[in-house]
Amino acid sequence: MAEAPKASGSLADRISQPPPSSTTSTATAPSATKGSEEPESNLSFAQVDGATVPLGGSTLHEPQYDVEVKLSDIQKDASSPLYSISSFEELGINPMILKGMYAMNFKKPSKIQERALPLLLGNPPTNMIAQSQSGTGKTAAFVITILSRLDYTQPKAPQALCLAPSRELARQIEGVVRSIGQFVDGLTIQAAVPGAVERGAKVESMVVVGTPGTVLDLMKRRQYDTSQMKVLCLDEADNMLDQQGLGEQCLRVKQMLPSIQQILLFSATFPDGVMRYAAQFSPSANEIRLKRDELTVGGIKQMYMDCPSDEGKYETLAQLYGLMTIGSSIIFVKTKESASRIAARLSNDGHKVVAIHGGFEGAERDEIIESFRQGKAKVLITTNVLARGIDVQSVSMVINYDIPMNPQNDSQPDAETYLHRIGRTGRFGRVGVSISFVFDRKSFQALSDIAKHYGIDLVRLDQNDWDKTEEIVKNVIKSSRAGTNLKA
Ligand SMILES: Nc1ncnc2c1ncn2[C@@H]1O[C@H](COP(=O)(O)OP(=O)(O)OP(=O)(O)O)[C@@H](O)[C@H]1O
Repeated sequence: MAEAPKASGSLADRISQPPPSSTTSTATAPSATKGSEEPESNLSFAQVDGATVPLGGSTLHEPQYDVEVKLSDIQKDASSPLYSISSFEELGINPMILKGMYAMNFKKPSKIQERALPLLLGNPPTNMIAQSQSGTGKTAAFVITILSRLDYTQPKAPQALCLAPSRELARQIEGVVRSIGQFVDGLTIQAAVPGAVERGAKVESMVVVGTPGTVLDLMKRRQYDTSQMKVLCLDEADNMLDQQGLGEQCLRVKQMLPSIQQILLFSATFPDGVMRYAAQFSPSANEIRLKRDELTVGGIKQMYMDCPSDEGKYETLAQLYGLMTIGSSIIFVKTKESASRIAARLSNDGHKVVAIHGGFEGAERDEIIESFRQGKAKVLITTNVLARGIDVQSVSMVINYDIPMNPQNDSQPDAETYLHRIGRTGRFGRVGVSISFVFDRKSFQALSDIAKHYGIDLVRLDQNDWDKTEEIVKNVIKSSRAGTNLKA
């Protein structure tokens, strides 16, 4: 076992303790890992207010084994970010947009939707900076706003632009606009991601969803008429405004929108440093913020494994493969090279995995993410490129093979990225597991700092007792499918 860091009372200290023999296996672990019966079918369930409810959500791009929902039950818990007292009708949403939402099986608004929509839909339009936990329905909040602001007598005038940090997320948001807007007559939508718009072709759709670099290029080449643009939305706004390249591009896009009426910034995280810039980017905005201790999602059971060495992480990962394929899983690594290398090695060892990272061509990336969404590929290895926003409801496990570190300073943990990565599971009331690998002083300390930052206790899984480890993880994953209440 690697040497543990010395910080007292930290996760790092606990790592050096022998594993407790109880099922939850941590000094201060949440009582999250009760056993349960093997599920009879492959449906997902959760226990809410004493009732077993099947999980699922929109039918958008989802694999067939993640099905039907009774979301009204999931949304009855007043302490949950999914809870609301109002209905979509009360929020004054256009009936054709409502019809699209009902077709997606959205029965009641989540808390962020309930709080943000009256502010977002009010007149005159007001800017918004909105924060809500991962998987709580921020996308629908800004998509409903965009669809409500369009002048449908101008089908060839771009009027709303939504920017996202990755092509996969931009395409996903485009899909949500199409789904929610499916009954709205005359709506035109297109994506502006690398390769989607031919050179010289005009961008004429009312709603454009894209990545900042591509959108800026289209504007500079005068392929994109921005004269009637009313709404600009930045999803994952803290990331978009913080990263030097993206932030610069977003600013230049904004400067090319002369008639903009409403600027919307959405994310699960808004660190204070970025918040100041966000407030300049979206002036006089209404703000919905979360406190730091509200940021984590209760349905995600956060665990860690103490691996014997860097190389030992691979062996641990290979051991976990069987558990990864109970639902779908995403493995996050630091670099493109290690994503490809680990994927190749797992494949050679007889496991079925796919990888996505920035080194792949756009069309190839589209194909891979689609096969993952459909459940054809169940284990995806990727970098931070997919850490944010990606919504695949069948993801029951996230593995931090490498602890996320600040790209500007590799000795500092990246707490925001940690939160976004683990937020790829536990979507809209579902239950999921995250397992972070640590192996040396630096990785121990980084994870310990992240845990401290959010005030969370991580469940330790014992490397030397695979039977126990498997039992713990299986119980969490399977109980989410069989109906055990996993609320901490
Ligand atoms: N009111 C609702 N009722 C039922 N399902 C909903 C509702 N709103 C959103 N959803 C579903 O919840 C899931 C998560 O929503 P979404 O992707 O918008 O989360 P998010 O808050 O943007 O998360 P992230 O911070 O990870 O980007 C999606 O599958 C979406 O279809």
